[in-house]
Amino acid sequence: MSGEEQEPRSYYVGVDVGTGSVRAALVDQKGLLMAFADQPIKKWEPQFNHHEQSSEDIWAACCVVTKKVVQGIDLNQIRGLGFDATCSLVVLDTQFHPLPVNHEGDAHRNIIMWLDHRAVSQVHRINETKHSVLQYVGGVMSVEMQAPKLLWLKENLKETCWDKAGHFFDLPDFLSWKATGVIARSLCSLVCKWTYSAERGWDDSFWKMIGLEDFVADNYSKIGNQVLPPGVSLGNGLTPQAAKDLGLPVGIAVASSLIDAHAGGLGVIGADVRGHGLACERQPMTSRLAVICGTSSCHMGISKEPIFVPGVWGPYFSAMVPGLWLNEGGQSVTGKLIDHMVQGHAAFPELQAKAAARCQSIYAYLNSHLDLIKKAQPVGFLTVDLHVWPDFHGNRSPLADLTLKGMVTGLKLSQDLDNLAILYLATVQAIAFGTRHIIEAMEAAGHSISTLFLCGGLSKNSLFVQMHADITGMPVVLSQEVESVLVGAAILGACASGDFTSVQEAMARMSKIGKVVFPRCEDKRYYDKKYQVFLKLVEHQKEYAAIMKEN
Ligand SMILES: Nc1ncnc2c1ncn2[C@@H]1O[C@H](COP(=O)(O)OP(=O)(O)O)[C@@H](O)[C@H]1O
Ligand SMILES: O=C(CO)[C@H](O)[C@H](O)COP(=O)(O)O
Repeated sequence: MSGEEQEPRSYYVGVDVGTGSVRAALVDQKGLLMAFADQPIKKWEPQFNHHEQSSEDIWAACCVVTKKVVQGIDLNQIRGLGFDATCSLVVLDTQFHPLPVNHEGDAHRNIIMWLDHRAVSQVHRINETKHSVLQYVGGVMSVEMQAPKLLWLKENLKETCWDKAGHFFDLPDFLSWKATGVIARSLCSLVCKWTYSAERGWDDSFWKMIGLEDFVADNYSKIGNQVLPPGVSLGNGLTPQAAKDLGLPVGIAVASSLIDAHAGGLGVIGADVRGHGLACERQPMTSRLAVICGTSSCHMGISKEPIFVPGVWGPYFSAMVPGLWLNEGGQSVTGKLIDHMVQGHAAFPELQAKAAARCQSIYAYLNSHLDLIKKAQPVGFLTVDLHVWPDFHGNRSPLADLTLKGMVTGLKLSQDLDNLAILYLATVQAIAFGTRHIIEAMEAAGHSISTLFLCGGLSKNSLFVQMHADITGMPVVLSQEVESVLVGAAILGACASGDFTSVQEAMARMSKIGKVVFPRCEDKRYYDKKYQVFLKLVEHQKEYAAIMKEN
């Protein structure tokens, strides 16, 4: 053993709350995952487009996974804790007890999830104001942001929720409060989802104009009037109660948190890429696009100066990498769409049975099935006459149009496994075309992107990764650690512990690249043609809507 390996190691715990599950990892100073645990969390859909969760259920899951990853470790070696989570809205009363966000009055369900689209009328009215804060969310506010959801609560649940509410938290901030008792909000959450400006703070005129003047009157105490950059150590660290819940030592450093996509960005974007023949080796970090692909996909591009990209969220200052601007493109459902297409197909039970017989995931099975049926041609060519438009839950970027729907053209009278596999392929390709569409919008506005850095659950899917390379024409870098969102959360804990002097230093030391997947340039002409069809699909959808509106 070398002398270096004998030194006592420092560890950080990262906790990542995704849409479907909570994950924790014990991570060392080099960014290696020493232990990993996950736990599913509950979701409710009481009516179409209403999606709810429970902050108590989520905290309980955080405790289970954290206890698991520190089992058998000398707790004195754990130096810091960082949380990331989806940007869902948590509602608590003045005594920090959950309040119902539903007509049933079920206080257990006190979270309006990020993908909830109940506040359509509210966001429409907010966008009609044309207020200047909208310039910083790509020109159009998304129904998935917090202002429309808050307005919905005021207009629909005044007595049972709004009048009793003491605290509205973004989920990442709820978790750091729960761990430390500190109600300060992360700059990341407030800038990206609540219209806060890193330079100018809250804009009173916006809240007054949209009918939420209540927040101005009480100096924003319910939505946050202390704001800290991500990675800053909070209060006196972990409280005795939270330490008991999580199985960690009292007082260890807890970081101001990040939204999950942003933690994924930190986990991948700063890695040393030397020796892989990548163009971005000689280019600034701003040439890299981090794509965090889970239930949704988020496309995180950074720049030195603010870049205004129509239909792409931001520019947000210091919301991910300190000192840099962030633009965040996105697709509201990607993993969820693939699951939806596959699980809804008549051949799904057959797929499940065959994958189980081979002890494979359904996606690994589908990928090898496609390899069997492609014969001599490249696998992507199986969809020459099958095309999908992927906005089954509206378009987040670059069209920023929540009314758009999914489309499939080229259906046949077949319900067999081949048919399922090819439909799955066309869906994966459609998501990759969506990424290309977003990149083109970002480049037209001034970004210069040469390399994609993929992470999240979908980056485990080799077909998804290859299609992103082929369809964008860019190399795709995967991380050494598949769970790089958790590395991002651990980077926060490492910064809070004081072991690194800056987020940038922690990123450079803890994010490591793994495999690089290059595009198959010989297939470019085929994908360029399919992209033309992709763009026609949305044009036609708009034409159909216009025809149906005619008198
Ligand atoms: N082993 C796998 N192979 C292929 N796809 C996977 C695999 N594991 C997860 N996925 C895909 O990733 C998605 C979930 O990603 P994840 O990052 O766990 O989501 P979230 O953070 O939103 O909870 C699923 O919808 C599924 O489509
Ligand atoms: O809006 C987002 C980030 O700004 C994400 O889409 C949202 O947080 C959900 O993430 P995930 O797909 O990883 O569950």
